[in-house]
Amino acid sequence: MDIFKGLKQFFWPDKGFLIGSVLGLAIATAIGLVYPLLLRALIDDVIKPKEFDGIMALALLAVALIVVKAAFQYVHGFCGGRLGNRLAYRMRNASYDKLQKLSFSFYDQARTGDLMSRLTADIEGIRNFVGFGFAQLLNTLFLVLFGFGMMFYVDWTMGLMTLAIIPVIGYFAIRFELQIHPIFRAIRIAISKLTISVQENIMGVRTVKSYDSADHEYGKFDEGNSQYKENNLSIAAVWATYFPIIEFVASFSIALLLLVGGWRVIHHHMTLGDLVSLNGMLGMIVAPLWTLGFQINNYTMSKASGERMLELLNRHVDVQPPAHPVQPKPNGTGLIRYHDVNFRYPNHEHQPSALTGFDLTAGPGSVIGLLGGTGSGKSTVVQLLLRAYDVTSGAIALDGTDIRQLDLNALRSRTAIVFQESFLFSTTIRENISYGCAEATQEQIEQAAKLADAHGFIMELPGGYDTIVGERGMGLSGGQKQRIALARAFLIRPQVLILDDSTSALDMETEHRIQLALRQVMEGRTVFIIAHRISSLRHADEILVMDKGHVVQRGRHEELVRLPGLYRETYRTQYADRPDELGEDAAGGRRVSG
Ligand SMILES: Nc1ncnc2c1ncn2[C@@H]1O[C@H](COP(=O)(O)OP(=O)(O)OP(=O)(O)O)[C@@H](O)[C@H]1O
Repeated sequence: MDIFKGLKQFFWPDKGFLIGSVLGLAIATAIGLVYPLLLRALIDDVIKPKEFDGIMALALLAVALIVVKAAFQYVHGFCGGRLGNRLAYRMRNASYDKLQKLSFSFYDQARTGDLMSRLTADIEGIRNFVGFGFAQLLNTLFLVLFGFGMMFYVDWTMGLMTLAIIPVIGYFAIRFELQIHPIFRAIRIAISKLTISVQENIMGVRTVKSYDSADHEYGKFDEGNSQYKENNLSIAAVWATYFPIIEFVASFSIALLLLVGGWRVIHHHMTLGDLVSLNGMLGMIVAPLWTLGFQINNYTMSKASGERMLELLNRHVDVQPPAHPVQPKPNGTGLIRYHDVNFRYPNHEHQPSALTGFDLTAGPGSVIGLLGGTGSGKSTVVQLLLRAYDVTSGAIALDGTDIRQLDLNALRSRTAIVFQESFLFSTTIRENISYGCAEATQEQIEQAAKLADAHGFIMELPGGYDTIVGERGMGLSGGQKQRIALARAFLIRPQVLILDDSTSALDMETEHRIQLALRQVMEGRTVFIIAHRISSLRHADEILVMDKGHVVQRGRHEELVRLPGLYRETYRTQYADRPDELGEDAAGGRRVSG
């Protein structure tokens, strides 16, 4: 029940529909139970005394009851439908909202397929139960309560006798629920595994095919599929055991009723009408008891789904927005200061620090270059600036205010980041460029594309700016995708632009043209360039050379290239086939232009 308490916020705002649905069904059920009484009246008061005038009145009463019952059934259906759908709508929105708020550390571990199955299959399970399953379970309860009430009213001895079946059926129903719940949970997990496997196979189809790993992938899928099948077989086995037991108990009670009831009619302890009506009532009670197993299934399934949804919805958000957010200073210059920043990734405490004692002051208009081997901590520096993660110790300040105190959206809206692996949405190139700036005009979009050296190739595409690019920009080269992502960032003209290895797929000439444009777009603003190639950041105002989370060298290209150290080694490696600008430079060697 705790699970449904946790989900209350999603269905309680529609408590009117909940009450309507439950009441509608309860009244319709109660009316249904009046039919056997009509039958009793027909036999005992009309047929036996041969007073046939009463037939018409009884028939009219039956019609009236049918109409009223149908009206209440409509109320139940209408309210239940509204309730379930509105609940599902709220839950989808809340989960999606949560997904936006969850920090990067969640996504470091999350699996797309699993999240997809929570947002679809699990919500659907809850919708079905809260909308209809719950009312039907209550309906069974009402039928048992009202039904036995009426049976006692007709003949209490018979009522008492048939009541004995309830604990027996209840016992088996509870045992059934205990056995089936863990299997349903396992089924949900198996579905999620299957979805993950399909999704990863589709996303990574190129890798799968190029490594000829189709058989391996098939094996993985088959494993999940077998698990799913086994779980379903277990469910079938549990059903197969309990269904006949419940049916036997229910049928046995009818046989008992006929035996004892028949004897009582013969000995004039009750009328024939009583027996017929009792038989009708028992049939009405037993029918839903037969489906009790199915209803309990429904309940346990939605409970398992609710558990998984609450797990997502209650997930702790590592990076919390400040309780009293401060807006960035409107007259701030955009000065960024890292002060003795240390950082270790959450849930990776066993790993060495990703960043140690990092200091940096980046004034507006400056271009900061971050160079270093893979895993040296370059991306971590900029991720911390966006508050993708919070620093472990030390502080980062924007215009003198600690970024942990700043309004998170305002902080992030001042920043744009372009990654090496550019993500393009499955829509037109125009919408991809104007993502984050929906009100941009065609002229502005084209201007941004020109600055990113993308306009030329876009115009050569059959649909121009209206060309739809696939989910991951299929059909475009890596360099073309990077240029669209750059145009997207240029269009926003952020206060801080971060290029995280985002020109790696471009040839040096194109990269140089974009760098010139960058100076123009980002005049008076701050740019971080993360790169492995010296050509990408040789013009930076300050270059930080990183190694294992430490800054091992810093300065301008001209200074660093003359000092012994990692920068010079990298330079030598990258420009091995060309005369360099090291010591030989002064001795008349040629300068290398980037
Ligand atoms: N999400 C993460 N969770 C745990 N550890 C991480 C995560 N991202 C990076 N790391 C670790 O932190 C260290 C620094 O990584 P970072 O991505 O900052 O390096 P980088 O210099 O940008 O590397 P590259 O040039 O390969 O992109 C590495 O040891 C890396 O394994």
